[in-house]
This record gives sequence, structure tokens and C-alpha cells, in this order.
Amino acid sequence: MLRVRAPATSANLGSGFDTFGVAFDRPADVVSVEKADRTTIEVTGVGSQFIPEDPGKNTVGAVAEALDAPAHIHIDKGIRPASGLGSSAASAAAAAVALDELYDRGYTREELVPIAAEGEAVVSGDAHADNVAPSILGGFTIARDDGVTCIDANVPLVACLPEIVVSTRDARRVVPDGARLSEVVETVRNAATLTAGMARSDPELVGRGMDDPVVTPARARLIDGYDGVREAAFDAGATGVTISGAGPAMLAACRDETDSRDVALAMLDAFADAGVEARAFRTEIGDGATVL
Ligand SMILES: Nc1ncnc2c1ncn2[C@@H]1O[C@H](COP(=O)(O)OP(=O)(O)OP(=O)(O)O)[C@@H](O)[C@H]1O
Ligand SMILES: N[C@@H](CCO)C(=O)O
Repeated sequence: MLRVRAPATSANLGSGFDTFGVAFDRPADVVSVEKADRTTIEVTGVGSQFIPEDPGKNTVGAVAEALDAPAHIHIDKGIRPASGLGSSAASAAAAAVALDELYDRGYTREELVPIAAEGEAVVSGDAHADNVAPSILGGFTIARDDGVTCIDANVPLVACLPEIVVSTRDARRVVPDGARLSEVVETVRNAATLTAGMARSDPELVGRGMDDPVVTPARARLIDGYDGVREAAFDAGATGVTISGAGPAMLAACRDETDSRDVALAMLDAFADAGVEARAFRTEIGDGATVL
């Protein structure tokens, strides 16, 4: 039996829709694999009752198919599904690394990214790689169709997950079809600022680059309490606040550990004021999938 741990991730970071991603140090999924004649899947852990064990509907089934690597796959979920914390992607990332090793396929970590992204197509309709890339490689990642760039960055983050369910499929339906030139210019400016901030591990630049005039405002309407939580996080010292992935989790960048504690408490209080229960994760930018 081979076991791989793959971490939660946050995609988009505001200005990098379907492109930017960042690995957390926790929570994580752990996937165990054993060779078999056909793929079977068993799911335990957080939210497992909402996750299909049919290989045609689970992200890891698509990965096993893409690698031609049938296996008995056990997923121990540490990341709640439909969270905005890359739950479906973490299972796919862990399965890609585990099955590649189990069947000695010899792919590099970079080559496993598009294979793991096949799993995302099963749940959201698009094989977007912005969650699977950091879950496999760690750090801050820029996912393009022709490869992934990975930057080792160090910026304290807070992810605040409300007890609301938003599926990626639904959140993709509200994304506008187009953008005005002024919005494109602003997005390019912010994405470049964020990338420079990650390269320098500068939380001020990262936070400033998280603003997004196109996708985030459309999706914010799906998250009860969004405006109050965003304002509270800034008041408590966050340098930037946005939706994590497709939501409903929200992500804040912070200057240091002290700020991140204050920001986490402020976000929880603001969700409570909106009548929404939530939990917060304080994290550094972490490593990618690890064979246990
Ligand atoms: N291995 C898996 N782990 C989690 N969810 C899965 C898995 N396989 C299939 N799913 C389905 O995928 C959906 C959750 O994925 P979705 O992309 O909506 O959420 P997420 O991964 O938490 O969000 P995001 O991509 O925004 O970070 C649920 O409907 C769930 O049943
Ligand atoms: N880039 C994706 C991430 C969520 O899977 C989205 O925002 O829809």
C-alpha cells in the first residue's frame, strides 16, 4: 500500500483566475492505493457522505483512467468538499502522485499536473489546473496550458471557511462572459503586482495584487456576509482579501503571525454577525504532495 498526502490550496488569489494557486500547510487529504484489476474507491473523513465513490464521478477515478492505473483507492478527506480550498483537487493530486509511483510510470511532478487536472473536469466541467498545480508542487504556482511556473514564497495567509456550500460548477456559471478593457488593464496590473510580491515574499504587494474587478464581484453575491468579512479583515490588518477558489472560503494575506491571528478572529466574528458559522485556518505557503 502506498500513501500520499496532498494539501489544501487556494486558487485565483483574486487577479489570477484559473491561473494562480497557492499550497497551504494544512488541512490535507491522504490517498492510499493498491494495485487491482479495476478501480474501486472508498471515501472516509470530512464531508465523505457527499463524495461519490463511483470512479466515473470522483476526481481520483479520472486520474486512474488517465494513467491507465487501476487500483483500490482509499481517500481520507481532511478538506471539506465544495469549500474553495481545493478539496476535489487535493484528492486528484495525491492520486496522481501515488498511482504514478505505484505503477512506476515515471512522470515528473510537472507532467502529473495536467493528468490530475482531468479529475477537475469531472466535477466542474473544466480541466483547470490552478488547484492541482500547487497541491502537487507546493508554493505559489502559475498554471498555463503549456506548463507550470512555481515560486517558493513565504507569506502568512488566513482562510476562513463558512458553513455555506458553493460548488465550483455553480460558481463558474456566474462568471461574466467578458470584461471591459479598463478591467483587463486593472487585472493585468494586479496580477503582475501579486507575482512580484510572491517572488519577494512581500505581503504588501501580494495583498495589493489580490483585487479583481471581474470574477470576484460576481461571485461575492453567493457568499452571505462577504462585504462585512472583507472589511473586518482589512480593519484587523490584512493586506488583501478575496474569495478562495470558487468560494465560499475567503482568503486574506497578512504581514505576520500576530496580524494573522487578529485577522482570523475578525473574519470569524464578521461571519457570526451575518449569522453564518465559520472556521479559520492560519497557514504559511506550504509544500506539495508528499509520499508518506
Ligand atoms: N475526491 C473528491 N474530493 C472532494 N470532492 C469530490 C471528489 N470527487 C468528486 N467530488 C465532488 O466535487 C465537488 C466538490 O468540488 P468543488 O470543486 O466544487 O469544490 P472544492 O474542490 O472544495 O472547491 P475549489 O475548487 O473552489 O477550491 C462535490 O460535488 C464532490 O462530491
Ligand atoms: N479557478 C477555479 C478554482 C476553483 O476550482 C474557479 O475559480 O472556478
